[in-house]
Amino acid sequence: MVTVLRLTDVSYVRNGRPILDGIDWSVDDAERWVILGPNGAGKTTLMKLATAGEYPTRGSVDVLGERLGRVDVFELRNRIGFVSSTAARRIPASELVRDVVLTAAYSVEGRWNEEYDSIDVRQAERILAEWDLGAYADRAFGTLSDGERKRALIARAVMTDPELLLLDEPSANLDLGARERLLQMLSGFAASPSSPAMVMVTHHVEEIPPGFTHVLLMREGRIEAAGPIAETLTAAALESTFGMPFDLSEADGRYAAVARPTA
Ligand SMILES: Nc1ncnc2c1ncn2[C@@H]1O[C@H](COP(=O)(O)OP(=O)(O)OP(=O)(O)O)[C@@H](O)[C@H]1O
Repeated sequence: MVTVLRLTDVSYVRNGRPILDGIDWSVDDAERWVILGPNGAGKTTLMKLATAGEYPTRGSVDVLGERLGRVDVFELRNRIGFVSSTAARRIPASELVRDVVLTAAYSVEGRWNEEYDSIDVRQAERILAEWDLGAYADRAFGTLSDGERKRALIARAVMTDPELLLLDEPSANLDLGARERLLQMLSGFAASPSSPAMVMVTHHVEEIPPGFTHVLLMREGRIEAAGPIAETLTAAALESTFGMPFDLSEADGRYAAVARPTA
């Protein structure tokens, strides 16, 4: 096992306010993590540190064996796949879906007049098929539905064979069918031993793809619980994280939580 991400006593302070506080967390290459927590808990901020997009105020962050603050983050970021709504906004609406994926190999958004290697073109075709986007390859990115767009962004993120794949709320705003389809694909991807370590932020236990192995529960910038999902994701842990009692159920690796009725 190789540790791909390690945060040691990390705090992140803005305007005198600790947004992350005393975070100790590590991710190994075979692990697939889900991060859950209420709005404002610090999930996205944690992702920004993991993508080498921000530096901690205190403590240390090691990403893919490199300590933030001592490494060229531009090179490091090329080894990380990141999918977020901000990443989606950087893609030109007129960009063809095949180019959304292909241009990742050259770390650019928007195709110009570059010549691409045939090996990259073949890799893009393979990934488009893998994420069920073959039929959309010649469509403009801006014409895709939210679900198709999410798949295109994930396809772009995996184009460079990242060693760490971070997904910030990939199933937000998707209809039931699109969400389920995406979860099936993420689940299949997570199951492959050749896939990178994965970390996915979500707001709902229903959106945990089967096969994800670990969960990090956050509240007010701190870790409430972290560990293997089967042991860590309990009704009691959800109650302490979200501040209300839940009934939690699990069937075939899918979780569901509803507020426990008050007497
Ligand atoms: N640069 C900043 N300056 C001041 N406050 C910030 C900054 N960045 C984040 N925050 C605050 O830190 C808190 C955590 O933000 P963050 O986006 O990480 O939470 P989150 O768990 O991802 O929330 P959500 O689930 O709503 O997306 C929020 O209260 C936010 O307003």
